[in-house]
Amino acid sequence: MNLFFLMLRSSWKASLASVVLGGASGLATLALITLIHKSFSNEGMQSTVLPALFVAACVAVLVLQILSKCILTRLSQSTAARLQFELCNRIMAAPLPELESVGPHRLLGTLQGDVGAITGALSNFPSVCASAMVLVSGIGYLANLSIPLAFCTVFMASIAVASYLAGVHWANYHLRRAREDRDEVTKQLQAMVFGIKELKANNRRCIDFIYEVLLPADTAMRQRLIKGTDILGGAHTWGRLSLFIGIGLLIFVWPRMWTVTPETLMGYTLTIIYLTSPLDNILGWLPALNHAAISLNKINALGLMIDPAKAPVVNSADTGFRSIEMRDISYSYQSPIEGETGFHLGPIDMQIRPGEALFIVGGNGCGKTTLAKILTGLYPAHSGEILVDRHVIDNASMGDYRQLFSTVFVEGHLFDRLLGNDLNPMLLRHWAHRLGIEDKVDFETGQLKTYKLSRGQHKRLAMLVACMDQRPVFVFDEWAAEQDPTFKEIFYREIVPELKQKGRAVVAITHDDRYFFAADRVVKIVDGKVETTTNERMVA
Ligand SMILES: Nc1ncnc2c1ncn2[C@@H]1O[C@H](COP(=O)(O)OP(=O)(O)OP(=O)(O)O)[C@@H](O)[C@H]1O
Repeated sequence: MNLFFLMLRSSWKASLASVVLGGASGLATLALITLIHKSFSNEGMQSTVLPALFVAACVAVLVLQILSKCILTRLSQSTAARLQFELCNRIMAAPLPELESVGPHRLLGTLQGDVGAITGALSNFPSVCASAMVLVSGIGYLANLSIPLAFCTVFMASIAVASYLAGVHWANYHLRRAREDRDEVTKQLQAMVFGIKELKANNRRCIDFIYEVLLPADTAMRQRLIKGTDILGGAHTWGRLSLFIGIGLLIFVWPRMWTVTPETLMGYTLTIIYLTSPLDNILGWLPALNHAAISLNKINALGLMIDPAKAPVVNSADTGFRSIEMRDISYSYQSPIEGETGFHLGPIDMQIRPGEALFIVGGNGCGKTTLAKILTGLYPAHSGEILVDRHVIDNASMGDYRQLFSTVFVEGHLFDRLLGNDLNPMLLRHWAHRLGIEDKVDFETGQLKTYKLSRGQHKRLAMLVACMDQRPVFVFDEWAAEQDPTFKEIFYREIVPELKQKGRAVVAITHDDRYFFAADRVVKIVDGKVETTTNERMVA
């Protein structure tokens, strides 16, 4: 993906219009320079047409440049918006294990920093385009005055630009590494925000974190940034200075070696001085373009390339099922430590039917949550198959399959409004009352008061959202763990039976052995394998 291709794809018509208008404004600027130059001659001084033409050229430059900039500003902003939107879509459609391995700090760094860098470069693109047009038409005018002089100027400018670009290339090395370091800084800043309680509670830990973790990461990044920016600054200054060296050579050396009329020399000097400003603008923009290119590479390097056909679509797969069967399911994590084998789950065989409650139990780290993620289609099983009503779920049907589930995971996120279903105030009132959180819900708008919630209230709101989804299968990951005894009772004795009675299946990961009576079956996992499956109804 290339920055300019990105813009063209956003709207080739707007791109073309802005280039045409920019070109026209460049020609009008050229006319201005020509008129100024002519006004120095005897004829020019007496002419009455020249001032009128000058005013017309000024108006033309004004109108054309404003139009061109307006179009390009809209174009650059819509390109940036499109990039952000596409990136969000890619993130939402990427497989969960891939996103988890990228990590939230890198995703946030990309969404905030990289998209910002690209937007910054694109928003200056309009003025750079206009500068480029002025530059091209200026060179045309120089050629019109004297071809050898124009050739010599372009040659000197090329040497200046080439040496500038060599500096940019050198700076790039450090800037790219600084961008890598920024991921680490973002990760540590995130750790600080989420771990603020733990840091506040222990001064020594707080100091260690700042001086041994955060500062070294930040300093490493800044040192690279400073180096890269210094090199860029030096290259930029050299680029500007070389122009003046060129003007000096022109004024002092050229007339001594070749014949040139003072009028041509004056026109030349005037034009070159005029062209320093657009050239400076372009040279000054190149570092931003450079940052943007590094950011674009970073976005591509995330590797979240997915088939757009797999992007989330609205579907109606939540109509029900007769059985969900997991056959010989297994899943392996890669160990973060090289050479070590990661956790392995499976082979697992399990069946779920409507109207039944299945409890999954087992010690910490035995694989319960992993199993729930495979069951709900968030993790693709590495082997085995999932069947719904005896039909195998493949990649194409996985998106629909996921719509069968309402889930509440341990670290689940709450959006501040109900999304994904039509507002049903009666149902909303029913569940808010059932869960004792009427004061946390706006029944008219579906807004949820998600701020300043206790952990237990957070879970109850999450349960409310799941219940509003009204999917055929409910999956609760240790939902009751943070509830008070009264609500534990309500959950196991009232909510689970109510859901069952409505024909929903309930899969609950739990450690509450006092309430196993609420389950139809209890599956015990030990070290990634099913140890026992008890039919609780039969036991009772
Ligand atoms: N993304 C991951 N990469 C590597 N290993 C992982 C990853 N996620 C979990 N694990 C490992 O897989 C094992 C099972 O984790 P899982 O979260 O499924 O356990 P659990 O039974 O739900 O535990 P708990 O009761 O503590 O919530 C653990 O040993 C864990 O360290």
